[in-house]
Amino acid sequence: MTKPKVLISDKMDPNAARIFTEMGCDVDVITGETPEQLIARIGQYDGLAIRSSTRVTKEVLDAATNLKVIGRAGIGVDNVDIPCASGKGVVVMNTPFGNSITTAEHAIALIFALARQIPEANTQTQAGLWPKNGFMGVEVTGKTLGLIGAGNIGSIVASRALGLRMKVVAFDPFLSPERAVELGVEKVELEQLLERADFITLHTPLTEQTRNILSRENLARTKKGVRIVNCARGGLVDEAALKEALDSGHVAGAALDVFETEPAKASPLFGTPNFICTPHLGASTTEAQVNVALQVAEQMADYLVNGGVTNALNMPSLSAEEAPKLKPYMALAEKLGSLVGQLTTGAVPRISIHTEGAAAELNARPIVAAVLAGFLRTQTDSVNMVNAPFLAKERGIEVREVKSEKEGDYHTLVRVSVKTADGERSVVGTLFANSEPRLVELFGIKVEAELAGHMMYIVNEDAPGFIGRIGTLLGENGINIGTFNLGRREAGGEAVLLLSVDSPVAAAVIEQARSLPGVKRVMALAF
Ligand SMILES: NC(=O)C1=CN([C@@H]2O[C@H](COP(=O)(O)OP(=O)(O)OC[C@H]3O[C@@H](n4cnc5c(N)ncnc54)[C@H](O)[C@@H]3O)[C@@H](O)[C@H]2O)C=CC1
Ligand SMILES: O=C(O)C(=O)COP(=O)(O)O
Repeated sequence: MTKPKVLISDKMDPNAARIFTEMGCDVDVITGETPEQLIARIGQYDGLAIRSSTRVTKEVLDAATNLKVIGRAGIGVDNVDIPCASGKGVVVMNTPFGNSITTAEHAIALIFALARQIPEANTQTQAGLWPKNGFMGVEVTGKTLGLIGAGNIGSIVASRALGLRMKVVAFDPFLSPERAVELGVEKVELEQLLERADFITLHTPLTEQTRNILSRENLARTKKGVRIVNCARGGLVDEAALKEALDSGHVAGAALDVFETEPAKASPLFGTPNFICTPHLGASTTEAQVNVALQVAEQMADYLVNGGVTNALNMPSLSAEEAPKLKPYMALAEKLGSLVGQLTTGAVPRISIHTEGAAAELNARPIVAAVLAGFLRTQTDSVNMVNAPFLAKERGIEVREVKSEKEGDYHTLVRVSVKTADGERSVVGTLFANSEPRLVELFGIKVEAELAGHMMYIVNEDAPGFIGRIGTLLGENGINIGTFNLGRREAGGEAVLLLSVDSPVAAAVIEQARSLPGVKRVMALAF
């Protein structure tokens, strides 16, 4: 097997390259390239490891014909076109916790830097001015910290701020009252936060809802003398309005680690009194960089080498605990999806995936994604578990998921039903010995078969002599039969025959089989 090839395109701790190599990948470290250079190079790689500098645009993804995974050594993935990556079946992963303590500490550092004007005092002192009277600071003890976004980083900032004896109020629509109590923060609306906070710190991703959350209007609603810290993303604060608020003195100080346009080599804010900035250093500590480098390389290599999925943003995760249980189900689901896809012609407005018994106790998302991938692969080659749900949606297929935990004839079952112009048709499978996928029902007829390799599907009238005739026909054409599985609705009624054969069945042989007496339908299948 050729080794997967990975490109590290942003500055990353050397542990990342070491882990890739140890886990069986070839790795190139080429940083600081232009978008054009990346586009020219990316076609040869299976994996791309990045931080925030590499922009993974549609143009990059169009050129990335071998790419299977993008790994972000960090949290924010706003530099990756995720919908486009999903459409192309590329998994996008991040490392959601590795740099959160470090970033929270940077926010706290900036709070103190603002409270005591440390950067400017340092500059003037080193310039020989000894400005002892020019820098009257404020204490943080007893002050109110307004937290916008109380996720991983926001929560750590809250815990540190509480340790500093600050009062913490938090605005986060997704923060439950119970979690707020656990964190020791007061959950408030944005308006209250703006009115009450002495310091405001931002810890949300940049989304349509959070863009410009500290807009001109919202800045005007803040308490006079407020100090603002942004270690999350540029674009959360209106930079022009912030400049005016600093100039007017309404905002007493502001510290930005992130800017609307990065690298920020020029800004109207530069040189403004009481304005502090750092060049997107939130995650830049030795500890955080080792954490994220190790983690991203382990996750990416695990996916490229073993198929394990951790921290993917566009695919259900498979934990180490779930993976062994789910893997045979995903194989079964993919085979059932493929079978129903191969046997169905015409539009399918709906696919329902029904799990029963033991299957119903599992995480259904990977099972559903595998059914859809198997089904859609009969229509297009460029489908996998990442893009299958998106492709299904694009094709107007409604996907339904049903669980019933009670057991029927089998201790575990997956039923895939498709709605077609001719009505609803189902195929049903189970796992033998908890690991071997088996079909147990096909369009209402009980038939047990392994779905593997080349197969023939024949529907005929149940009558004596048929099996001999089909065996003779295949024998005469040099086709060896591996397994032979029969089922019928009732004696003398419609019968189904599923054969596994050792070689592909030529179209001419399919035609001959169709002309045998009593035959209603013949198809070659492949799994
Ligand atoms: N400066 C730097 O170097 C770094 C910046 N970051 C950035 O920090 C941000 C936060 O990271 P985490 O805490 O790990 O993310 P997270 O996902 O754990 O937390 C984000 C929080 O924002 C909340 N939120 C979402 N929409 C909101 C809205 N409209 N109003 C208020 N709250 C809202 C969410 O409910 C969530 O609790 C990310 O944007 C990330 O990119 C992360 C690491 C380093
Ligand atoms: O993890 C994040 O979201 C960050 O913003 C860190 O960015 P960086 O990896 O330092 O370029």
